[in-house]
Amino acid sequence: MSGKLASEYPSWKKLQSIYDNERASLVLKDLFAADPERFSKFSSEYKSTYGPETTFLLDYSKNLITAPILETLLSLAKEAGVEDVRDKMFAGEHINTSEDRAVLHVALRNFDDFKIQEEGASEVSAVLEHIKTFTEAVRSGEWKGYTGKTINTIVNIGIGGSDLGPVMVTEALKAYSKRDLTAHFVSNIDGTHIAETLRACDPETTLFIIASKTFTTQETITNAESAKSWFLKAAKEDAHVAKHFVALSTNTKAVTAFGISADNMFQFWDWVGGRYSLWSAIGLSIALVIGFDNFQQLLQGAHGMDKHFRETPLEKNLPVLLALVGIWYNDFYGSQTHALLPYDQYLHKFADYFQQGDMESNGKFVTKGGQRVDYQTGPIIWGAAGTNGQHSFYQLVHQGTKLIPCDFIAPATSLNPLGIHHRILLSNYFAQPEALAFGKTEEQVKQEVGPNASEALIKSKVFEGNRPSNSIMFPVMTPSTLGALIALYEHKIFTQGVIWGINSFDQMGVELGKILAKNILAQLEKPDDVKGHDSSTTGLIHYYQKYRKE
Ligand SMILES: O=P(O)(O)OC[C@H]1O[C@@H](O)[C@@H](O)[C@@H](O)[C@@H]1O
Repeated sequence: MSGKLASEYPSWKKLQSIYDNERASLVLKDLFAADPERFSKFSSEYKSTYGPETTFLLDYSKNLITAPILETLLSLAKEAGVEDVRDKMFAGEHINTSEDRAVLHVALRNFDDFKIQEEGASEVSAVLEHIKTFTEAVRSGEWKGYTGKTINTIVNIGIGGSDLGPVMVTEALKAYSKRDLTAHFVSNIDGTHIAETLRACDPETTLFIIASKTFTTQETITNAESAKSWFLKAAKEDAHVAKHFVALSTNTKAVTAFGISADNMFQFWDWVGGRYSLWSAIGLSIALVIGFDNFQQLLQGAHGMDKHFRETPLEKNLPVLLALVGIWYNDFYGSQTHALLPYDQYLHKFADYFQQGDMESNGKFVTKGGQRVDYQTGPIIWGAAGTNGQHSFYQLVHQGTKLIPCDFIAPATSLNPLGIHHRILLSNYFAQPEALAFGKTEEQVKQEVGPNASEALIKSKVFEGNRPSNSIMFPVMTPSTLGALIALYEHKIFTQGVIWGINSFDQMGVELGKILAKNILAQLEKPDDVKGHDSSTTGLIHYYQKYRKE
């Protein structure tokens, strides 16, 4: 890390001048016409060198880039010291400077490839062993509830990083799941979330997994207390809690104070960030749903991508390439958002997951050195699965006034072969990036609508095109493929954070609201208690006090 603002790097300035001077000539239609080799130049097949065979194709040819632009972007990565900070991360240096912590989620999926000195790193395999033994006991039926029945329902109670990863992965790998084990995920403090979930549960056969790195998160602890009261209403004796509640946390003291014994606690460490924690004990619900072997393959897939990220020169390094084209749009084209569009129903939570993964990591306006940036940092991440988005928001993506870079992601083979469904799905997956890139000219529209069509109608049917996208295709969804894809995006986020000079591993921005809510909670009883707010906040609280019934 150089301690500089990204805008001070020579390559940044060069990119700005390329953008200013050459933007008009960056037309995908012309770039493809001028170079029949464009696809082979700007695409790459990833092949894992570790674990189960894992591969995917990244096609980044439909981006508004040329070889010189990419070279300049690569120089930017070099000037920003991406390789150096990457190596520091793998070496366990405290690159999370504001919290003085190492960033070592890569150590959770490190199969003896590199050595880490950080406290706890040597315990990773012991915790994995604990996860293995426990998941096998539950899945085989050997672990019984307080009345001797087998567990058939699990409820993961957690929020943010202690929820989104398990939710996304258990959905993505549903085809590998134990179908007679139902998994629920409760996150929201809204009592409706836990109440509706408990309606579907039987206390005799339900296992609650309380997932919280800090074990102080208000939502999780309140939901966990409600789950415990519900359980004890039926089970009566505190001793039965041990068969139905386990904790995933770094905070042994708080876990035992809650009433869960240390034996039923799965440990992780402060060097695992919440939004990077699905690889840790936080993945217990994943292992329960898909089985330990599949969980291990998920980790191996991610480790393969870690190796790629560590060992591949920048110009062939896929997370780096994704990061750089992202910066090109975010910082020079002024794109505000980035869409993740998986053509795979199993990946329907992928964008939700990376909303936290990306936005909590890179949604920051101050550099590590404390300077206010004078450029844009993290994009707004959003998206939806399959053709659903096409019938919803694609209108704006195709013809709106905003440039929205998109990632299209799809498996070549469906895990649910059903007639011609998958071919139709994939025809859309291929068609959308093509339509975005090449559009439809006024001439083409005129030919279609005939000579009598109004000027307005013709204009409304024009697609300007030149809208960029990446396409990622993998043979079939497997645990290791998913692991590699998640790690691909994690390292993309890392690379962008390094270039922008920000700390991608703290989350100070979530604190203020928490503190204010605590203060307000103490004032909600009576109108007279409401003090120290602006007139809007006071007015809203008074309105609530007038109408509340509880
Ligand atoms: O896992 P716990 O500690 O409950 O935190 C859950 C979530 O809390 C939020 O405020 C953020 O800090 C997230 O990064 C975190 O994932």
